Amino acid sequence: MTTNPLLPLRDKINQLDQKLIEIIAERRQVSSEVIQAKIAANIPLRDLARERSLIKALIEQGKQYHLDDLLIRRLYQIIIEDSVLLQQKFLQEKLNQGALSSAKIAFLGPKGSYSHSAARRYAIAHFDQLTESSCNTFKDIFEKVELQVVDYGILPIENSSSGSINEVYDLLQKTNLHIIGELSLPIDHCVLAIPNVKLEQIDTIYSHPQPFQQCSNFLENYPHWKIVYCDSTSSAMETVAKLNQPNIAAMGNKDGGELYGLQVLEHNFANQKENITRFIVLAREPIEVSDQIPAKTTILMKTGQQAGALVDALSVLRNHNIVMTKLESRPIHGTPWEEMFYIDLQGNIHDYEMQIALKELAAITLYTKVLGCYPSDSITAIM
Ligand SMILES: O=C(O)C(=O)C[C@]1(C(=O)O)C=C[C@@H](O)C=C1
Repeated sequence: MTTNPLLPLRDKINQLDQKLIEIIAERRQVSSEVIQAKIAANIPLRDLARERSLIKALIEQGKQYHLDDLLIRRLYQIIIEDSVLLQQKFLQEKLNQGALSSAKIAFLGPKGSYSHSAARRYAIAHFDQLTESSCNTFKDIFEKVELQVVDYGILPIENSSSGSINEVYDLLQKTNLHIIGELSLPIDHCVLAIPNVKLEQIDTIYSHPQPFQQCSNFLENYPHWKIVYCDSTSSAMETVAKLNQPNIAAMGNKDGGELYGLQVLEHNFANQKENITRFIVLAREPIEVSDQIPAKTTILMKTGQQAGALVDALSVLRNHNIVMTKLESRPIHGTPWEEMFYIDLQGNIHDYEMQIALKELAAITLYTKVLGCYPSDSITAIM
């Protein structure tokens, strides 16, 4: 028997990787000490100048070892993003004493859907334990939170290729729930099949209409594939696993595929290279957001039908230097031709300018309601 010549080298790599993990954990520990110091001295969490100089120095240092600039940038973007999220968690926990350490979260299921991944990802960043509750419809998610069956609901609100999810916007019109968080999830559609199958064997593909729409260019390469529509990507994966046939595949996500014992045959083929879905998190009570972190405030507003009513409302925001990151309009049920506007604003609800702007908006609109103030998810800035 010849010994594998790779083994001693792999041992070496294992040891180095172990050290790397220890160092990453140690860095996180120091980051949590930094936030304690920042809380004590009331210093903003984010320091972009420090991040830039840190990365610049590391790139310089990397040159000595012939390390590529891009590698260092990408690596430190991930490390600093994690550090910022960790510090944010500390701040928010301190401010919202009594926040849950374990949470029940409702999402559009069955398990393995993108919403399920989003719920898991949100829980990892905010709670020690997660109880999962899968729902058949968006309405069920709202109801489960309202009826105290679960603590939180997570819902997709917009996708970078297919746009706003109108049903969720319409449900927000009628609820007393509050938006307490947001989360953007890169969507990487995969072709998944039972083990030991090759792409050439596939002649039928199951999925939700959305992925088919988002991956139409890729599908043009397989005109002979029969397309079967399902309620969700996870129900498609569940069905394909049950059918257990080598010619049938599902389009879904990698994590979901693992859950149903499916393997990835192809991935990263959506029409838009960056395919991202933004989710919102709903709860019965609003949260306090620290003024040391970037926040977003979402409002719901109904203007009169007079000419320039929306322009007047938006002027209020401009006059107070408040940046609008999204404006969406939806019809109001029961009152034809009237519109409800949803506006995402950069800033904390407690900011002085925000408070004044909200008062002015309330005075000139027919209806203004704050849907929530929550930590902004966009934390990658350094490059
Ligand atoms: O140096 C700080 O102020 C930190 O909080 C640490 C750290 C980092 O992880 O390096 C994190 C966030 C800041 O934006 C800058 C740097």
